[in-house]
Amino acid sequence: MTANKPGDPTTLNRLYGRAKGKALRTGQQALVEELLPRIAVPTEGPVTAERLFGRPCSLHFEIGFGGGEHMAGRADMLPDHGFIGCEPFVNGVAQALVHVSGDNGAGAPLGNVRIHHGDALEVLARIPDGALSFLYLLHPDPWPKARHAKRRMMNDGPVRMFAAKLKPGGELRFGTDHPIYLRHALMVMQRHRAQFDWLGEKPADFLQRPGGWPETRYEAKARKQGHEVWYFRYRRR
Ligand SMILES: C[S@@+](CC[C@H](N)C(=O)[O-])C[C@H]1O[C@@H](n2cnc3c(N)ncnc32)[C@H](O)[C@@H]1O
Repeated sequence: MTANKPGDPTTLNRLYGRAKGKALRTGQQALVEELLPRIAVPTEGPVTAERLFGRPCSLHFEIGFGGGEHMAGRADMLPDHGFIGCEPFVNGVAQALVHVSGDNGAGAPLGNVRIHHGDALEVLARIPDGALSFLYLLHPDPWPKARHAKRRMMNDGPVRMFAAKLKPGGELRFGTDHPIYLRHALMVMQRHRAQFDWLGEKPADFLQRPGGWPETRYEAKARKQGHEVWYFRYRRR
């Protein structure tokens, strides 16, 4: 991996103000060295279910999985589906590998997860159009200052790519507890209403975590701090 290329984990971590993070524990270091190469998304070429899982299957894609709780929870719920998660922060990748390996004491290893240690948009660009069944953007970095708004993942460029990669009927799930991000995201999604329908049945549905949506670490942290958390499901038209 070449440092300082846009999109590589070193550059992303520096950009996001995360220096090196905490040193990895021995077990985590071993997982990064041994398990990650076996389940890493190929760094070049198309990213398809057949190439990653050896068979056609429903594909899920998670942007910035943090510690991987949601990704592992969903993969455990849907063992026949394939999960791709991307995260530039190595401590997060290491925590996710603990879940994937089954070393968290919760059960057997998950064979249906592939991980990219780096930029999600780089991998997303290599997924064929219309190939994704689900795309998750959960508690993205808020970039609350107006001058940093362009760095937010919820922006016209990425959302156009989300629309292209999701199949008709596929689902975009977005969660945040950040009021500035919420306002920004709703305005962006409003501009893309020709591609997405909000799946809320009642006006207040965005206040409750829908079923089949495991809690993420940031969500738990937000609730502990007394924040409201908002949940959105959008169906690709
Ligand atoms: C606020 S944390 C939320 C983590 C997790 N989704 C959760 O809810 O606990 C945002 C995460 O997005 C990751 N991230 C930021 N930019 C990214 C990118 N371009 N591709 C993939 N992940 C990214 C960060 O490293 C960070 O772990």
